[in-house]
Amino acid sequence: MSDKSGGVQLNIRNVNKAFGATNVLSGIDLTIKQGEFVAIVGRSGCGKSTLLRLIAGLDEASSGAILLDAQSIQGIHEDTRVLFQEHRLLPWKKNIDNVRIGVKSGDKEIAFRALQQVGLEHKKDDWPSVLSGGQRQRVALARALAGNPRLLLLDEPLGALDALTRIEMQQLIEQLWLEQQFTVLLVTHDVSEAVALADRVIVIEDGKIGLDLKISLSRPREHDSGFAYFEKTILDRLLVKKPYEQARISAVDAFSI
Ligand SMILES: Nc1ncnc2c1ncn2[C@@H]1O[C@H](COP(=O)(O)OP(=O)(O)OP(=O)(O)O)[C@@H](O)[C@H]1O
Repeated sequence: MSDKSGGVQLNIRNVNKAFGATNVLSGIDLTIKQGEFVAIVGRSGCGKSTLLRLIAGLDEASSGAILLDAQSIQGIHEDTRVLFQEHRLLPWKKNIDNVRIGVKSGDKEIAFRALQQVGLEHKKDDWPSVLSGGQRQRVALARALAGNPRLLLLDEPLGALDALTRIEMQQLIEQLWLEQQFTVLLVTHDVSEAVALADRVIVIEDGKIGLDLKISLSRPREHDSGFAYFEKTILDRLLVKKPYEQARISAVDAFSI
């Protein structure tokens, strides 16, 4: 386990990623401060998960640099943990043993404490198969926390959960982040989730940063007029008409004069 505490600083410098002849990310420049909570939103296929995978060290950029605390990443970093939409628990291991996978030393006490942090210590000797979807995702979160992460990467981790469980998980993630001060990057389709949790929301458009918006709301966040303002600003940006749609609308307007 790392003895370093607090979050990492993340620097993304002019990152490009192509698959074959297709450019998926172009000239991404982004600095994320230690302990900051940043959400990434964007239309399907805009490159959000690709960016997250590069930061996780699961794939390599075509060009540019990604630095954690000023060090270029080389593969998967020991201070980084990733939570995906699917829990990825091993069905043949009990919950506590799934969490132990996240602990370098395999220490059972550390795994137990991580299960306590997500409120599932009483399920330690159960199999993942007897848990609800939300509980399985909490075990997966415990596995990530057990590694004492300084950078937590969340790729739509709540996407498959029902609305109430989703809100409870959002509150749990926020509480753990406030306590442990790791840096978080959350990829989500849910604009409300991004505004509820993040200090900054980044909108990716066709592989570039289209908007970088500071969410200057106090915590815990209320669904008030300030919240609605940020939601609308982001949604308006996401729903900007595609050029061909704008051209069609202009043509209709010309005929209706
Ligand atoms: N390994 C790969 N090989 C080829 N193309 C890929 C690969 N991974 C991603 N892509 C392409 O890159 C583009 C961006 O994919 P990515 O998964 O990053 O989008 P996304 O914004 O996360 O989408 P979604 O919101 O639907 O999950 C897509 O067109 C996808 O088909």
